Amino acid sequence: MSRTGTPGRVPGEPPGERPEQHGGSTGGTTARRARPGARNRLRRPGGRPPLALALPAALAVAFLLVPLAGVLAGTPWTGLPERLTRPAVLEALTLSLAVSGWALLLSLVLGVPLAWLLARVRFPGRSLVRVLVMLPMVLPPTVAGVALLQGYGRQGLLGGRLEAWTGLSLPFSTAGAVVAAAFVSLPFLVISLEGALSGLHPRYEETAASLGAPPLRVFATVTLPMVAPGLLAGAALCWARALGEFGATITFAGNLPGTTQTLPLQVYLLLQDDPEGATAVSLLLLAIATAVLIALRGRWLTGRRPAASPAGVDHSAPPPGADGGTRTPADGGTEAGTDGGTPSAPEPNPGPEPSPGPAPEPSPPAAPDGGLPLTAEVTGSTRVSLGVPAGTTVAVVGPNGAGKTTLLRALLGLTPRARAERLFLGDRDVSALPPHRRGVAWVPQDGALFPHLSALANTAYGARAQGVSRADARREAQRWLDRLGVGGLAHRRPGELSGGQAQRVALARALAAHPRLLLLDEPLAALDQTTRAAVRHTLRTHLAGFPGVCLIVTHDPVEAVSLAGRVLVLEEGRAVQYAAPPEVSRHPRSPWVARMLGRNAWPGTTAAADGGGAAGVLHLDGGGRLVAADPLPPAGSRVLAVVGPEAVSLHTRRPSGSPRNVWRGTVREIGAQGGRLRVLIDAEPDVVAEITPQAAADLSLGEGSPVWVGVKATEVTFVTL
Ligand SMILES: Nc1ncnc2c1ncn2[C@@H]1O[C@H](COP(=O)(O)OP(=O)(O)OP(=O)(O)O)[C@@H](O)[C@H]1O
Repeated sequence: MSRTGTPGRVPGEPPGERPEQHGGSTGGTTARRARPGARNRLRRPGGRPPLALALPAALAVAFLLVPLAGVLAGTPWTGLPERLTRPAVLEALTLSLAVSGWALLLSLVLGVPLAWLLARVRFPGRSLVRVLVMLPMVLPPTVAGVALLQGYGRQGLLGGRLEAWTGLSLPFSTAGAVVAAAFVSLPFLVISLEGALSGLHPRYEETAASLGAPPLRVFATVTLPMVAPGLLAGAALCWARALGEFGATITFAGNLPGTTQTLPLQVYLLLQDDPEGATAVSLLLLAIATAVLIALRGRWLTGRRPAASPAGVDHSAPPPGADGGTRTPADGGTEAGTDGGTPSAPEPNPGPEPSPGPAPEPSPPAAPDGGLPLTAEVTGSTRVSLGVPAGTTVAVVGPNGAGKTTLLRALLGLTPRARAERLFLGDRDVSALPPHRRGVAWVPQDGALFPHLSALANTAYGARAQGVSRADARREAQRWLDRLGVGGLAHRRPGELSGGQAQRVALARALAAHPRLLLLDEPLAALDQTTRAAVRHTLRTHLAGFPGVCLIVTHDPVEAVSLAGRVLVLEEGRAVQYAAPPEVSRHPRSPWVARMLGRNAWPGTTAAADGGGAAGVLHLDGGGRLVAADPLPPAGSRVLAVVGPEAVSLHTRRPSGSPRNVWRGTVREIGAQGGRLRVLIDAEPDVVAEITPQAAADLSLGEGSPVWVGVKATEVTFVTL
């Protein structure tokens, strides 16, 4: 994940919105000089819009306003309270509220699952179902009434049977009025909620499942709360539409006082004998509808604004060395049969590893053998066989699209594109289990903390989902938050946490769920350099006590080397290397991983040794040749030549000394790397050199400078491809 910005732009300022600044302009340039903020003002809603748009817009407002103003003007204000409290009006109002309330309830019971289905499940005929849902919105209400009669009337498709089974006759009954109101108002709820659900990224629900929550619990505790604004808006619109329903009701349920005569129907009746009374009741309906819309606009439609995050720096990071012992990369590399570069076949359980640090408190439950090794056979678009000893952290690296996330999702059981045919966590085969029963916890890239829950409730989520009492779950969650240095933030919502703090809470939440396998997808990607170092330290410390296997997807070589005991390199959905970090660093098996680690890597084909005493010559794919001191495979073999950037020497003139490999190039770019400079050189082959700033100054190097490149034959190492 990369974050880019436009140089020189004010944070938060949209591109192109910056006022022009002409330094030192005189005379004729003055007229063109933009006043600061002038363009912003022009674009503000208060700016003067073109007349051709403003005029029809104003007419539209007037068009809508005149009838409403007419109601206000025609209302008999003096006798209004008396008119609105007449028994017939009160009866109709009570009936309207009851009918619209029941219609809302019916719409919620039927509409919420339907909206979820439309938003989350791809099934044949989904578009047709969507059309069906919307149809009552565009159907003339009397036609809707006729359709209801044909469906649920006494002579209708279902009505007769319904009456025979339940004794309930819908036409000309209050229940019929409810059905008519629900028929026309249901679409408002479904459409609004489906929109909200579609906007909710599934990773929240997937994360909840990975913490052990079954689907219904995920729906109730994550999905519904997170779409609450959309649900409330849809419910309010649905209710308001049901309250104002007229045509379908009168056609299907008739106009029976006290039974089906709701307020809109009474307005219709009053209009014939008492127009002023009709206007007064209309005003009542108008006031109710307006109140609903104002409530929608003010509270529900705008949603709650998340609290501003403090600066991205995590001030709660403990100083390095503040916690107990850490697991060094080498600690994880004790499994048998996995050295040598290629991904291993699944290994038998090699047994527990010695714990390098103090035992964590609280500690996840250990398997009977004390550890939880991983054995996995993943097939599909990503194909990997893994045998990883308990307590090992594996860095999963590879170029974009290599299949890293797909591998994680396959282990979670969340993607149809790849699946874990065999997945043993400890001695337990979980490959046939649904995601919430696998014991595989997942921390997605952004942590996916549930925004409606505090840090404490987030952390307690897994234990609650697994049946632990609220008090116990919260107590343990607080301990985990304390351990990760964010205990003081337990009451805060995710929107009130910095990136680093949120990452720690996400990690605490995953660990508190007592997973048997932990999957971290680029856990540090969103953090700045300072926070990243602190969180990396915390992560290493707490992974040290984890008895299971942890897979960390990363694009950062420092992360891979410092956090992991093993590195799994994926390319095009296949594992190309699985080894300890020093081995991957010394003998990278692909140009990509070599370059990720900052080394020069050139694929090529071996040729017969030249006559100069060197052991081998390599013709490089991109042009050029390389001489190596070490013996090479037979001529015609495919190999990858690897040279560290520190082993490349740069010269202004052709070197006459020892290097056997010398070629010319041009400096493309010079960048700082710690206290040294990395120089990228366009040549055949392209090369990266690492030199001191003093050497660069001595050579007068700058971008575009011609240089000679030298590499000693003894510095060239080979990996057979
Ligand atoms: N939902 C999907 N449907 C079809 N193809 C997909 C889907 N998701 C990912 N892919 C494809 O699967 C391949 C692997 O994707 P994946 O997300 O696992 O890569 P990755 O290694 O995690 O990449 P990155 O480093 O960019 O996150 C890519 O070619 C991608 O285009």
